[in-house]
Amino acid sequence: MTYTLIDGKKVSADIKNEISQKVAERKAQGRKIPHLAIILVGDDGASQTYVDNKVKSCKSVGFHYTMMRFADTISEEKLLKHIDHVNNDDDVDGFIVQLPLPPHISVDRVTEKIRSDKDVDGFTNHNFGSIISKNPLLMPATPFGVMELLRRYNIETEGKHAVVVGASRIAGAPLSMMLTEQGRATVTICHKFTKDLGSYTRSADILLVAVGKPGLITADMVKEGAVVIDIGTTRVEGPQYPKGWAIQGDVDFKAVAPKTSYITPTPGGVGPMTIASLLLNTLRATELQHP
Ligand SMILES: Nc1nc(=O)c2c([nH]1)NC[C@@H]1CN(c3ccc(C(=O)N[C@@H](CCC(=O)O)C(=O)O)cc3)C=[N+]21
Repeated sequence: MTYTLIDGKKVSADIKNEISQKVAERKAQGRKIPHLAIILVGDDGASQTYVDNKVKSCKSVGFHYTMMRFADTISEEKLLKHIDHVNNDDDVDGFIVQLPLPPHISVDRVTEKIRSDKDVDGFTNHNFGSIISKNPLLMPATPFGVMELLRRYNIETEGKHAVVVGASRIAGAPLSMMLTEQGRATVTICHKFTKDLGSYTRSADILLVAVGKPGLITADMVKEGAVVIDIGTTRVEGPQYPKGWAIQGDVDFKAVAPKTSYITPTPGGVGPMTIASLLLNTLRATELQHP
């Protein structure tokens, strides 16, 4: 079967163009330019590359941005105080705290400290819950990007069986809710306690995988003609890669792609869409706070 490659890089470039135009309009009208702040704790190599990509994207659409860097020895109390400061800084429209955090800091306490109307990652309980409201506030960036890919490729979800592998609160869990609420799909959620994963994935019309285990999804686990969305991003190191490392998804792309109707590559699929969604959320946060 011939399949269509879902080009997240291209779609995210289109979205960035749309955002640039809106920023130019706001500028011409003398309205506030969106300002994103990024809080980075420690010096994890992968986090550094993701954050660099986010900064580059801010520059390319004309947003203001601030990088806030802390040593991984910072206490939770100090970090929470800092978040409160950013919450109250009227010039910052949205901000994110890059994950992972050092083990002595509670991700839950940090996330809940973020003002929900500045939570452009869409990680707070408020924004998680608002997915099922008529008027969501800020949607979790990665699943929002996935839904946008499905929409822009006219992939029908209504009444389809969507199988989501992975139930994390930043990807799998909110994505399942969006597929149900906005996509009108019949959704099955699989996770690390699921027995015989293949028996579920093989019945998927749309298979969405957000685990972080390269090679998890093999060709025998995919139905002929299925749509496959690979959300996993794992940094694999090795001397065979030009940079010393490479980003890998959860799907064995080479073997799986010929069985699909549509599939996302990694890199170049969902990753760039996460960043596009972050920018869209920052623009929305600005429109809400400084109309
Ligand atoms: N608070 C927080 N928010 C996040 O959104 C967040 C986070 N923490 N921690 C880590 C994960 C991971 N993540 C990615 C974003 C972009 C790419 C991306 O742009 N990937 C490119 C390739 C990147 C490259 O090659 O360097 C691609 O897939 O084509 C990947 C992964 C956001 N995350």
